[in-house]
Amino acid sequence: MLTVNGLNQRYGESQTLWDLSIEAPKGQCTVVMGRNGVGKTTLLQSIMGLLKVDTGQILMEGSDLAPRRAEDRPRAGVGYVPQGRQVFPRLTVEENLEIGLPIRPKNDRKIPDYIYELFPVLAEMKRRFGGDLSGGQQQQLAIARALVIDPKLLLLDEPTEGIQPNIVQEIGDIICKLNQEMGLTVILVEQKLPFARKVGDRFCLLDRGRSVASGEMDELSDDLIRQYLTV
Ligand SMILES: Nc1ncnc2c1ncn2[C@@H]1O[C@H](COP(=O)(O)OP(=O)(O)OP(=O)(O)O)[C@@H](O)[C@H]1O
Repeated sequence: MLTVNGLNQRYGESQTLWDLSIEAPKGQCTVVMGRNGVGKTTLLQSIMGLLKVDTGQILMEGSDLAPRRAEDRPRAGVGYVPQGRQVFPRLTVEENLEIGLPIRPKNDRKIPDYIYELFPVLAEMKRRFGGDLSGGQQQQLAIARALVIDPKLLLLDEPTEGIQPNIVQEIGDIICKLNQEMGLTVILVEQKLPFARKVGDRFCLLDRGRSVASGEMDELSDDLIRQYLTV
């Protein structure tokens, strides 16, 4: 579904991604892992066109997104749940969800029913301001908002960060459902190993802006964990 080839990115003089390649096979959940500051968020923002890349390809079903504008990503079927959620605090839950409607076909510009079925709490809180929701509810809203465009590929940046354990479990179940039952391809940035193991089919480990190991989740060995994840 998505193949990133030889990506190089820098902030001014400081190079962050080095010849980085990753593969997200269709219908699978690929978990991007690595210690703080290795470039996970930079990678997702580069895929989304929010950061300029120097060289490299971002192939979505064979078509290169790298030279295209950020606005083209949703139309290409890429949904994004940014780190820190970025819910609009002074818009209601419903208004937050409506932001994606212009991407939907002209004759179907409504929030799909299944979204409120997946997140019943958002149906209950439709008219509340985004800023009044708890962290876990805001995270659910951020995921729901990304789903409004009917993405083929969903990128999630640390959706469990700062969220209480029962909601973490709920979010894990929803990601599994979207991926395994509904066939959505997922790229998940995640630091929590048990969560990564629960939802992921594959892993990709980053270290100082480079991809250092990847494979099936059950190939993520204790050695790799010690070398690239344990702090
Ligand atoms: N806007 C920026 N300007 C300059 N350097 C930046 C900027 N954003 C990130 N960096 C640097 O780029 C490197 C990668 O950061 P990035 O946020 O992508 O890492 P990360 O793996 O997502 O970390 P974390 O797990 O803490 O979110 C870090 O050294 C960081 O300091």
